[in-house]
Parts: sequence; C-alpha cells; structure tokens
Amino acid sequence: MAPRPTASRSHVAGQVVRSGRVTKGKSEKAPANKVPSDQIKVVSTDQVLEQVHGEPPAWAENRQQLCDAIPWFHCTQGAMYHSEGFCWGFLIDADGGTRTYIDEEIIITRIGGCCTKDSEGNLALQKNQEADSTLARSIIASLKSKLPVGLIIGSKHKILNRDLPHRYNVMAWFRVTNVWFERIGTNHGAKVRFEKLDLAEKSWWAAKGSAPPMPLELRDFDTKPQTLKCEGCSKVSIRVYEDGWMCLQPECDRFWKIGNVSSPPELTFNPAFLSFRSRPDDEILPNCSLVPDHLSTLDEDATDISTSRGAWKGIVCPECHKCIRRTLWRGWKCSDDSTGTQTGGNVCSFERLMTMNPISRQVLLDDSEQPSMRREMVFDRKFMIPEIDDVSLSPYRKLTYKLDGVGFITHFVANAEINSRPNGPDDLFIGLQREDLGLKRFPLSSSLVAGTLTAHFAVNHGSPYKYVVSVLSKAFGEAPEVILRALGRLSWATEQAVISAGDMYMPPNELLTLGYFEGMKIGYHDDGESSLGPTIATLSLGAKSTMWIRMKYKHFNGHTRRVDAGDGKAVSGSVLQEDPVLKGCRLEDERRALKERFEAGEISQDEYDNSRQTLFATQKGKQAPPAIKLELHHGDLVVMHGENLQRYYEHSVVPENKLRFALTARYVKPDHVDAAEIEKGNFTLTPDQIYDGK
Ligand SMILES: O=C(O)CCC(=O)C(=O)O
Ligand SMILES: [Fe+2]
Repeated sequence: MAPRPTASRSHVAGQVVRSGRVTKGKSEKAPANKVPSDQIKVVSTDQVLEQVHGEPPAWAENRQQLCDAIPWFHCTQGAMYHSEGFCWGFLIDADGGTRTYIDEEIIITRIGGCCTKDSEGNLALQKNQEADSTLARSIIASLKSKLPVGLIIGSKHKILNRDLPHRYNVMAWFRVTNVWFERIGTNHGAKVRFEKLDLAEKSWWAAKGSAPPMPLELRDFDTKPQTLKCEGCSKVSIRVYEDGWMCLQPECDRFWKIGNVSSPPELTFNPAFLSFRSRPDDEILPNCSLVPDHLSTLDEDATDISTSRGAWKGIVCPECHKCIRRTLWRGWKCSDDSTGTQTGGNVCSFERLMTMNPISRQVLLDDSEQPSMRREMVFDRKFMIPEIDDVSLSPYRKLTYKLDGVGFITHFVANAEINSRPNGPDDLFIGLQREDLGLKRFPLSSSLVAGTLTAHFAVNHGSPYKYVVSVLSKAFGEAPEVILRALGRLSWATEQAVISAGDMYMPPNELLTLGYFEGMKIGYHDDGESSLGPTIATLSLGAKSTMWIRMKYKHFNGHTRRVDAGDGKAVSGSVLQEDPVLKGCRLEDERRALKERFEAGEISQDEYDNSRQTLFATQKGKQAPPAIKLELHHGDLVVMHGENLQRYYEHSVVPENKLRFALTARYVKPDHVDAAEIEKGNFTLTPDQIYDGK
C-alpha cells in the first residue's frame, strides 16, 4: 500500500497539512524544497502560506458583494448556488469536510447541506444526504447537462495553504466530472470532483514560481481510473481511493466497504482519480462570462435605464476587480463599497456615475392608472374596509382605517388636479430627480447576513433619526427647495389627521427620503423608536406601490418566535408579559378569557403563563396575514398615528415600477437628540412652501 500521508507527516507543496482532512496521492508535484523562501508567508506559528502565481479575475470582501455582482453566484448562504434545478456556482471555504482535495486543476469537496457544527466547530452531517436532495440533484444535473460551474475560493479554505489575496476569490469555470456518496460519520453524504475547464491556462492560485501546466497536446485524455460493477447492487462505482475499490451507492449493503470490511477512517486518494483529465469538449460552454462586463451593456441614452433593475446590480470594478454594489443613487464608486480591509491601504479611485435623465410621471403610468379627477376605488374584502370621506379635505378623498385601542391610518388619495398644480407632486417628482440629494444604500443594522444593504436608497434631513439603518442627517437649513415643499405637505397632512382625531399636533422636525428603483422595496418594519412622536406621515411620488400592514409576530401569536437552539431543536418562544389580545389575533377568544381571569385575580401569574404555554403548544406560530392593504399612488399621503400602532403592527411597501420616492416626516423628541444636532431640525417655510391642501 502507498504511504498514507497523515496530519503529522504529509507535505503538500511545501507545507504541512495540518487539518488531517486531506490525504493526497503520490502524484504530488512540487516538493517542499522547491518553494523559495520569499514566497512563503508565515501567518502564525503553525501556518506557513505560499504565495500564489496570479490574481483572481474578480474578488469580494463579503458574500453580498459577490452575490450582487457575480450572476452565477446569487447566494448569500451555503456553498452551492443552484437555480432551475442546476448548480451554477460553488464556494469552497472554511470546511469542505473530510477527505477534501485541491490542486491547480482539481477540487474534491462535499456538496454542502444537511450539516450542523460539531463540538469542535467542524461541520458534521446531521442526516443522510440522498441523491434526490435538491443539492445532489442540482450538481448531478450540471454534470449530466455538461454545465460548467463557476468556483470561488474563500480565504478560510484550510487545504490549499496559499496566501489567498482576498476574502472571496473567483477561481475559474470547472466541469463536474463525478458525483458520488461516502460515509461521513454515521451518515452518508455526496461528494463532487470538479475539473478546471481551461487546462491550457495556468491557474492564478498555482504556487508562485511553479511550472506551467502541461500543454494540451502532451496530455493523456484516455487513461481513466478503474470503475467496477458491484456484485451486490450491479451498479458501477469509480475507484476514488487507493486503499481499495468500494461500492459508492448508499442504498447497497456493500456501500463503503473494501471487500467485506468497512473502510478505514483515513484514506488515500487514488492517484489515477486525481490525475485523469477530460478531453476538451466544445459542448461545455458557460452560458455567461465568468466575470460580467455589466457596465458596457448599459445604454445610458435609453430613458429610465439608470433606475431599471439591471442598473442596480453589482459590477466588477474594471480597475481593481473587486465586486462592488451600487451604493450610490447615481452609480458605483469602488471606495464607497469597501470595508477597507482587503485593499492593503490602497483605495481604488474607480467610479461610474450615470447621467440619470429625469423620468416624467407619465412614463410610469400603466393602463389601469389613467390620470382622472377621482380614482375609482375597489376594496378587497380580505382586508380592512376604510371609512370614506370625500368632503372634508376635498379635492383629496380621505380614507381612514381605525384599529381600536391601537391607532389609525389616514390615506389622503390625490388626483390629477392636485398632482398637476405648480409645485405639486408632478413637479416635486421631477425636482427630486434633478437634485443631488445624496441618496445611498446603507447596511441593515439587523440582518441575518452581515453587510446586507437596504433594497432602497435613503437620505435624512432634519433631526437625526435611525430607522432600520443609520443614516447621516443633513440640516433642513441645507435642504433643497423640493424637500422643504414636501415637508410643507407632510406637515399639513399630519395636522389634518391628528386634529381630526382630537389629538395634539406636533410639527415634524425630520424628513427621511427613500428612493426606490425597479425591484426595490422596504420589508416589514415599524417606525416605533422611543425617540419618535406617535405620528408618521408619508408622501408618495412616482410609481404606484402597495403598503401592507400586519400585526407583529409576537402580538399575533401571543408569544415570541421560537428560536433555533443550534442543535437542530427549536426552543419555544416565551409568552408575552403583557398580552394586548388584539382584534384578529390567533386564539383571540381563549387568550382574552385567560387574560380576564388573570386580571380578575382568579389565576396567578404562573397559572396564566402555564395556561398560555399549553394553549400555544396546540398550534405552531405563524406570521400574521396583512390586515390592511393600501394602494399608494403618485401624490398620495399616508398618516399613521398612535404609538401602539408601531408597537403592535409593522408595515412594508412594495413599489411596482421603475422609480418611486417616499418622503416620510416624523417628530423626533428633542431630548433624544444631541444638543449639537438639535438645530438641524429647525426650519421656517416660506409662505409658498406652506401647503394648504389644494
Ligand atoms: O415607502 C414608503 O412609502 C414607506 C417608507 C417607510 O416605511 C419608512 O420610511 O419608514
Ligand atoms: Fe416605515
């Protein structure tokens, strides 16, 4: 038997393989003494990294950059990007599992999925991975359809032991040559062998100073590793390990056995399995380029192109090759989408700002949205039906949605007469596009995947306010005319709504402008910070959108969400300390009855809590369906009023077309603002900036 390299004694291209996960065949080329010392970087006492020969064609500091710019890797989690039943892209990073392998042309790894972390932080298969699982099916489909797969290597990759230049590095196109199953722990999981498609070109991740690849004409494409038919299941399996041939069909009772004996835990790859190469095949063609040249496909002269879906994808910086997202309203700036950690102190100066021809309101109108004097209104009975008032604020139609004990939402429905007035919504819409407002996309403060940017642009004027993200605030004193005019309208709407409810009017001192391109939206959130007054007014400009309002999960269900304890088991959520038992919540009658008994002193706190736990155990918690649906059109105003509205309910807005602005004004309590920033919220409107409701 060939010597079996193990953790303690194997040397792979000049460095000790520390993980003990890889066992390489004897076909290894570069022996340790061939690596010049200037090409070795000592990272820590036990890690010596070789320099790589070249540079990746594209790279990223985080997954979001990668997913935004690389069309074959739209995936923020997991190793494999699959869609439409195929695997398109694959990331090899921290943990490829046991028996992984990498060299300049071949990669062997597990396909991901079905995993959990063991006590040492390594990924362990939690259950069997079957051939009909989504991941296995996708990778097998790519193999059978000869679909090339793009590979990316992350700097946490433990086996290559080269000094990878960036956190995520695009490698090359590969073909899938084999997919098979192995026993991994007590379960079985799928493995894959990738082979680089272009064998003529030297891989950038090859060691610096290493020999060029063997020319194609000198290569042997005929010798293949041994394949044998299993006497048990009659299916053919390839010989992956030198230690012996094994049946690799998990359903066979001879699976993962050499002869009659279970395979040893340490195995050596069959050199023939590592060294065979597939003949170049013209049929294997990627269906897009490895690194997209997105900028050259944008025709800026076409109207509205700068706000189309295609225009807010990420690009690969033509200068430094970093994947950059469109963080700026006007375009891409390499240094703006940077954590600064991967640039080695060099800031790339690339930027591409678009012309941004203003789009007129008419371009966004669809057939069902002809300008009319008063829009016809059809209400869907699935949602709350409002009170309709066509008189008191004419020419606006006033729709009021009342949530008992919670608050109300007033929708001021505009029409063509209102919109076309000088300095009205039509003019404001064009005005906002002409101004350089400094709209930007910011990282979401609470997101499952760190670094995720909002799917809308934002800029704040007036008192500082942190909504779902932190946005720098500009003083009203520096605000352009359009912002002050919008503030005039929003102050009017706030006053009308609040006074008609008999509440005190607090003039807004903050205005957040959101800009939405095609396909952008704002997900469910509330505007209920302790620093804010109870009233929030929004002016919609441009594309039509739908606003959804639903009860928050915990108020709908009466308990917080169940959380994953990390071992695959769910920890049940805790019951609410104070359950408002809102109208329409789940198990409303039962919850109200328990609450009444508790408040009447008939049951103790413990009994109340335990009875609710028992009640909730009968049904799985779920998200509340939307209670209110508002169709927001150009020029419409919406006022949400009531602290409890933000406490118990959340809202989201989904626009439908290429360009929409939402200008939302709030009252930020001065005791929550730094003294130095108070004056940012001061403003005086000129008489013609004050709105009179016409
Ligand atoms: O886009 C909209 O209409 C709503 C914006 C919003 O919810 C917010 O700014 O908090
Ligand atoms: Fe909001």
